[in-house]
Amino acid sequence: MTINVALLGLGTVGQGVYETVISHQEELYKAIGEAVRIPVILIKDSCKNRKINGGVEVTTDFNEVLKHPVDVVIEAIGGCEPAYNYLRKSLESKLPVITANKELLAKKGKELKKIADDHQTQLAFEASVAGSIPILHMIKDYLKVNRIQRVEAILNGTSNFILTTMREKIQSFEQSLAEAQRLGYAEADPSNDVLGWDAFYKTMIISDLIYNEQPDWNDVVRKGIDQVTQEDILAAEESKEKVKLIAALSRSSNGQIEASVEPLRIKPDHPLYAIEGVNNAVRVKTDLAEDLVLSGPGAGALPTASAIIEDFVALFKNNKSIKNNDPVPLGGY
Ligand SMILES: NC(=O)C1=CN([C@@H]2O[C@H](COP(=O)(O)OP(=O)(O)OC[C@H]3O[C@@H](n4cnc5c(N)ncnc54)[C@H](OP(=O)(O)O)[C@@H]3O)[C@@H](O)[C@H]2O)C=CC1
Ligand SMILES: N[C@@H](CC=O)C(=O)O
Repeated sequence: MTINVALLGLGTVGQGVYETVISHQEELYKAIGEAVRIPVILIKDSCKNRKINGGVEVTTDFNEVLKHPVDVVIEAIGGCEPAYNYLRKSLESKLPVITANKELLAKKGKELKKIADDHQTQLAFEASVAGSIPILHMIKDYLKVNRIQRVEAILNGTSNFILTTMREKIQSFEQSLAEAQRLGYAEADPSNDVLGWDAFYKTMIISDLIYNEQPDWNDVVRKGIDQVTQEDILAAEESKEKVKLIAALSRSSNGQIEASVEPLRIKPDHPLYAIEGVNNAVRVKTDLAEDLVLSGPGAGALPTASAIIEDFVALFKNNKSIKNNDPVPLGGY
């Protein structure tokens, strides 16, 4: 048997997913007992050269996508529209959806989840927060009894990369941003990264997961790294501190959810001090486990594909009907 995937978007993340599905056929087969194929890919610009094999329909028309007998939709387009419309139609067709789209989830996550529930299908979105780090699974599937008291995190790989290279290479903000864009870390509109919106959206997704609601967006401090100067970074370094874009989330004693995203100076004994480059880290303080810290690459093609493909396996692993040492059938690709 084969599971057919419709892939929406073939940019940094989409290409990472496409390549992972080819390079990890054996692991996928062992995990879910099926071969995995991508018969159709949605893109925007039909003139671009694509690094894909034959036998895949590449289309600019979403209606063509759903004409294929697909089993799951993976979305890596970004932004609210047309992504929302495509995901709504997919879920209404009872297709499970896996997405990396934090802006859409922060703005319309509850609505999409309800559509998924109403149509007895699933919406998976581990890749939308902190790239490769399985933080949403840890909160949702593991910390069921612990009371989460506070989350503190570095959630934007581009900003952390820029702050690190400005400090280590004494490189300008503009040069560092250009490098982050070249490496595929930055959003299509990088102002989302440097103005703090990307970390803000991720914080709202975590809030939905922990508290089942978000704070009033007008009450959230949101500052990016655009105003951080080389002088600020060097002054912090002279005091053995580092400037980091820190997202924080907690509930106050009066029940209000409090959230912020802002550049802060942190000391060497802070668990996020050592997090450099494109890496993200999430510190979760709970009443029982106390202080948990997860870290790893927060952006980039393969780290993001990792989160998407693990979501994929979580969706389909119950289909598994073979033994682990069965050979992978030829012809999946
Ligand atoms: N880059 C990263 O490290 C990470 C990104 N994400 C999220 O993943 C998503 C994709 O990001 P990324 O891969 O970097 O983005 P890119 O800009 O690299 O790729 C976007 C892809 O979507 C396609 N696309 C854009 N608009 C449309 C449209 N209207 N119709 C059809 N296709 C469209 C583009 O087509 P074409 O190729 O024709 O231009 C392109 O293939 C975003 O939600 C982003 O926030 C999440 C985690 C990490
Ligand atoms: N632009 C984002 C990509 C991953 O979410 C980032 O830099 O963190």
